[in-house]
Amino acid sequence: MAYRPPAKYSVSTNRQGYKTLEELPEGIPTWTTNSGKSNSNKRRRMADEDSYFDDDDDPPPPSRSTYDPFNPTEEQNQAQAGGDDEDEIDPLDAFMAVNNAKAEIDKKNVGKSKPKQKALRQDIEKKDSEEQFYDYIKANPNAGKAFTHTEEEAGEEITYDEYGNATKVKKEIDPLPAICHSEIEYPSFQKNFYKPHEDIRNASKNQINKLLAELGIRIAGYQPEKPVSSFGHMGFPDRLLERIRKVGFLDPTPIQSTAIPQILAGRDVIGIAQTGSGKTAGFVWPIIYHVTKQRPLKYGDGPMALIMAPTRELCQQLYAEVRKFAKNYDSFRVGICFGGVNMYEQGKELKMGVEILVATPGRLIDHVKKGNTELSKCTIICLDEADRMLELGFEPQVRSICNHVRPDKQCLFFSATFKKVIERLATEVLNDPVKLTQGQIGQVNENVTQTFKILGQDQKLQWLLNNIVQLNSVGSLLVFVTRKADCVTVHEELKKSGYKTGVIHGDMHQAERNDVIKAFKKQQLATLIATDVAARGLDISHIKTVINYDPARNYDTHVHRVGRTARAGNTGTAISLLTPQDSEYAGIVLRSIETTKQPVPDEMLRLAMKDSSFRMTRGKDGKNIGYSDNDRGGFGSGKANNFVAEFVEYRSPAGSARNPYLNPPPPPKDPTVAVPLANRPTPMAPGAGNPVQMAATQPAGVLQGKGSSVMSDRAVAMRKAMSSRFGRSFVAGKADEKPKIEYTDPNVRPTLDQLFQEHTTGVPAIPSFPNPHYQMPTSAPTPSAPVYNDSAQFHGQKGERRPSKEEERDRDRDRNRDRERERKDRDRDTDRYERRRDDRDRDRDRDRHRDRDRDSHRRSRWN
Ligand SMILES: Nc1ncnc2c1ncn2[C@@H]1O[C@H](COP(=O)(O)OP(=O)(O)OP(=O)(O)O)[C@@H](O)[C@H]1O
Repeated sequence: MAYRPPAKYSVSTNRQGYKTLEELPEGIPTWTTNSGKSNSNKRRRMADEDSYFDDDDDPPPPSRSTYDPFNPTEEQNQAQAGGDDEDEIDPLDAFMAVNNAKAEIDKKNVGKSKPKQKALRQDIEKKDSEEQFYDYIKANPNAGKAFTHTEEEAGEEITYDEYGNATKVKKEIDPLPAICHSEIEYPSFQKNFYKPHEDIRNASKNQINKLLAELGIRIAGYQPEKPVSSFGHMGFPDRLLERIRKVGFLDPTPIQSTAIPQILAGRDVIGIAQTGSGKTAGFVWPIIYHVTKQRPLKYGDGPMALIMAPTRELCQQLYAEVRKFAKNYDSFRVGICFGGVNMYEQGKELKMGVEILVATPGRLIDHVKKGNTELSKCTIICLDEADRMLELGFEPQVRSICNHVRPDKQCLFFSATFKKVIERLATEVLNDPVKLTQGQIGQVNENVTQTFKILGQDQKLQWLLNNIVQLNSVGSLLVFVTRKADCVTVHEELKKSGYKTGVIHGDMHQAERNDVIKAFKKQQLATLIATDVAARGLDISHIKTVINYDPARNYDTHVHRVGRTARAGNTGTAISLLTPQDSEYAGIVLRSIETTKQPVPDEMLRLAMKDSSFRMTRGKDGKNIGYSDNDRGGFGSGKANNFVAEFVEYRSPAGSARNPYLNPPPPPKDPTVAVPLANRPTPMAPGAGNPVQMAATQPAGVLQGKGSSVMSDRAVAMRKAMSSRFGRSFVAGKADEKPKIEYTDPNVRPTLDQLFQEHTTGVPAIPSFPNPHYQMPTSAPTPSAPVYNDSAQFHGQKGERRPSKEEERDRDRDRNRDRERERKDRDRDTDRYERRRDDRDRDRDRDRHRDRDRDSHRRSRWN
């Protein structure tokens, strides 16, 4: 008997508007199905992953008039309600059809010689970007390494614990030094390009709330933009729309409908939506648009847009995604940098200048420090899977990168889960963010049907062997195993039994990891055994089943793991194999099931109730749904069942949440020249644009700290000033106590009065703060007035010619030769040095022995 969660959870329609799996194939252990019917975001079927990137041969999808959300046509209504199912293909039929087709091709090719492999990088246009990148890395695993970097520099940035999970930064990467932005004159840039479509502008609040309810999204923030319901409302340029159409997307997904207007309007955004809901495109498209609207880069400039991701695989996927959609912009260069591969090639690309850079934080910092790139031109930053970056211990690095970029940049945070840890970073980095939440925070994708099986640890392998054929017949299978060693064992056992499996874990070389993912994407491997390195971001549409061979160790990892299936409106199944001892993990699985409104089997509840911490959060029978605040949430998520799709417009107190940099008081030209008293804004006097003054005008108590007694106006103003200046908490003590202040830089401790003065006058209190020793990388041009170039292709100095490919090659060859010579000299020096050191050590040992012998000889004589 299965119980159903309370009525507020039992909504049958799928809020995402995607189709869901009607029935699981027979034989797969299951206790429930989830069958949402609508299908507004149906994606055109692709023959395989390659056709996804293959643009020019694709026939354009049927043209479609702009969708008016409030007056839909009959046809659009039908499409919204699910459309016809004629083109639905049974997964097994599809699988068999592909196999038959492959067999036919193989038959025809018997006896024919294989086509010759083309030289790498000559067929750049013929391959999809990701494939080409993998090939390149594979063919050049050591390219440039001998010339520039030691093993250590090219090494891992993330370590993996005994279970094979990435845990923390191994190589200590010092964050970037702070920059004193007030000393830099940044050219202005445009970040608001949004002109709401007439339909949307004229929509009433009720209509908007209705649309939001359909989308299942909550928008909260200060004067947020209204959601839209079609690509036509977004005002994208034709080139971008054409790409979107070619890729086969017909309608925006809910997170895209809500996030894109905010981003185009220049707002900072926190976007939290389920796995596979199209978050990536939701920020990639506006970033591309943003970049097209900026001044062209000059030779040697750093990127205009920066996308950061926690793992290398995700980084590569994002890179492929950006390239896919930027294809119509010939002058665009997209760069990528992540650890585990040599820096030289990456540095070379960066020096050539890239408009959009996709990077992991550690490697980016290395490149900035080495002067391969700089961030003064960056005007938009996006953190994908931001919470994971912090979990991996990248917080200081991420913060330093964000602080390194001009203060009025646009900042975007996206993830499917949003832990409280990210809250602090978000308050420091984001200006007046608009927060978009699809469903509950940390909600599992509704199109995933979750099942479970209780087995002994030693029975799991046999279970997998018994079921693998059936699971493979539905589609690709991804098996998560926690320990690296077990991962390899399971892989070998399956291979021994004749199954085509691949394995991926943190100990593998990056090129091997890429090969495996590539083969799995191409369906050359039907099963992939992985540790949690593959838990996030991996977007492979044909994964039909995810097996938690070992349960995930925390809620978020479970959500991301099961989110590898049911991508973009497809359906999928997740099976968790639990042992009778896994009561703690049963609680995690159970809670994730409850977020999707699927009924929970009693057997699972009984197992979860064996865990005392789970029992404490539930009623006597365990059916009282509630979440402890430690579990999830953050950023006012509140209890999980409080979710309401609505448009919440904050009327923030006179913009006090705004970043002072956005509207700073004009600093005097020369800080040594005193500002005439008359021109100085009177401290504590009401005034516009100054956060200290605005905060000071608030009635006492409005900004009171938690549990504090009534704070004086001055204390309130100071607290506000401190938090906006340092992004740290400022806790006012009792009247006779000194206020407790936390500083970002432990070496600099300005007095309170200095700080207050700084915020009222705009003159830095301590001119030497931040770090006076920091200088922009030498290769970076100092920010100056922009120089426009007539050529759309080349963003160089006016009159300067971009070197031709041959010239670049020659230059590289010369440079490499020089480096090689330098390296040899260095090696020779090192050898000489080491020989000398060995000689010295030998002499020292000899002397020591001689002394010891002499001593013992003397002693023996005495005795
Ligand atoms: N408007 C759309 N219509 C149809 N498919 C879409 C649309 N937007 C994105 N997709 C597809 O949906 C799939 C999942 O998208 P994406 O990888 O961006 O998900 P995500 O929300 O970032 O997931 P995760 O949190 O797991 O990283 C991709 O294959 C993408 O091509």
